[in-house]
Amino acid sequence: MSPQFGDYQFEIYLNGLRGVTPTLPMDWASLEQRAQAAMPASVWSYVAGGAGDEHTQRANVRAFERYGLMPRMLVGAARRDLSVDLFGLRLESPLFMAPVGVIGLCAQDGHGDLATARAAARTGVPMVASTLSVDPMEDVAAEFGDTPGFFQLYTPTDRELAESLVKRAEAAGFKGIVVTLDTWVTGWRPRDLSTSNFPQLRGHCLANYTSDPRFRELQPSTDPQDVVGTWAGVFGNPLTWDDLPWLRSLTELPLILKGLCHPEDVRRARDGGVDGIYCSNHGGRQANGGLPALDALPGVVEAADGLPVLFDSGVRSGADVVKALALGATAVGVGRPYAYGLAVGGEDGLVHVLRSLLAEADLTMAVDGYPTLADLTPESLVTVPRA
Ligand SMILES: Cc1cc2nc3c(=O)[nH]c(=O)nc-3n(C[C@H](O)[C@H](O)[C@H](O)COP(=O)(O)O)c2cc1C
Ligand SMILES: CC(C)CC(=O)C(=O)O
Repeated sequence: MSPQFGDYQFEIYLNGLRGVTPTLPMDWASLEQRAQAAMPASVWSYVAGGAGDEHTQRANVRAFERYGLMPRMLVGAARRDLSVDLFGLRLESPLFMAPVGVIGLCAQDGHGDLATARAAARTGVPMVASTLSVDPMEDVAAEFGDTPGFFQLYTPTDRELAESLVKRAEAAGFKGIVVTLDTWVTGWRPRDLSTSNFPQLRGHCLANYTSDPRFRELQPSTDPQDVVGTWAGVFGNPLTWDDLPWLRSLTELPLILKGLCHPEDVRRARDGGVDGIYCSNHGGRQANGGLPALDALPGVVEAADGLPVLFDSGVRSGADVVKALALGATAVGVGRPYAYGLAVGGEDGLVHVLRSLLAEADLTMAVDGYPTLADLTPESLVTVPRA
């Protein structure tokens, strides 16, 4: 039986009785506002922004409003169990931290990758560590404690470099490899273009490359001036289905493909021997075609045919987590929410955001009468007209 995450509510009220009121934000709007104030303008616009007119980014969030959880009474939901089995790992909850390159820069000391890993250790919420980090993956993994971590691969064009990164992730103790497919080139991001700071930011997050022997052999420039051009040549590989057998051959660890939304792609991935499907539209940062990731989820779950489905994009509350689970996600990720928590309150701020999401998810399941994840099904949801 997993911990009762909702108890965080009592902790906060008990503190209140002792005269200690929360200094960290309790709702999304305040979190966003305070993150903006806490972050350097360049980092804020990079993290908060998305592709095009950000329609997809907004649609991701609003998609959750179209679903309501049907309350059930007298089911005895006094204790809830949010634990989940993922790739043979027993997790206390289905929440995870999606890979965020530049998470390092969201912390005041510039070492946000390490703070995030420590928050994972404290909460049991796994981190998917991005290829793009300020600190090398070995240092990040060393902070995970007993919480499993996953490594996200931006597949470089050089196969030996890709192999080296994956072998290092295995040696460092990561429990799975998440290959991101939707960002071999960056989308059209007006906020980044307006501030044109993207190359500089990215230039700070190359530790996994610069610490790699194969990368040093290749000797590409890491000068921020060159990083945009270098990305195309070295970092971003426009993979095709023909590359899937090679990707599969890279590791015995669970292999998860990130960015799948079309059921046909899911079926091909499944046939290609992957272990998990990661349904995501990159939080609306890449394509701006307008499809909320949540609307792709039911088709992905059906096509996955029993393979675990990870989901992210637009999750802003514990109730959103519950809705994604009801639509069939095995595990649910957040990106910007934890980046903002880190910016506002460092490691403690990040832990607060995770605990708040978990508490709200747990209490939603309590109040609405769904004591276990198995009780949450598409039938638990009704579609509601837009507010
Ligand atoms: C600042 C930022 C950097 C990101 N970097 C990566 C990355 O390095 N690799 C990756 O696969 N996804 C990356 N993503 C996408 C996230 O993994 C995730 O798909 C997205 O943030 C989920 O949407 P949300 O922010 O609405 O929760 C990034 C997202 C943000 C906000
Ligand atoms: C494009 C990468 C540099 C990082 C990323 O995935 C993102 O900014 O969304």
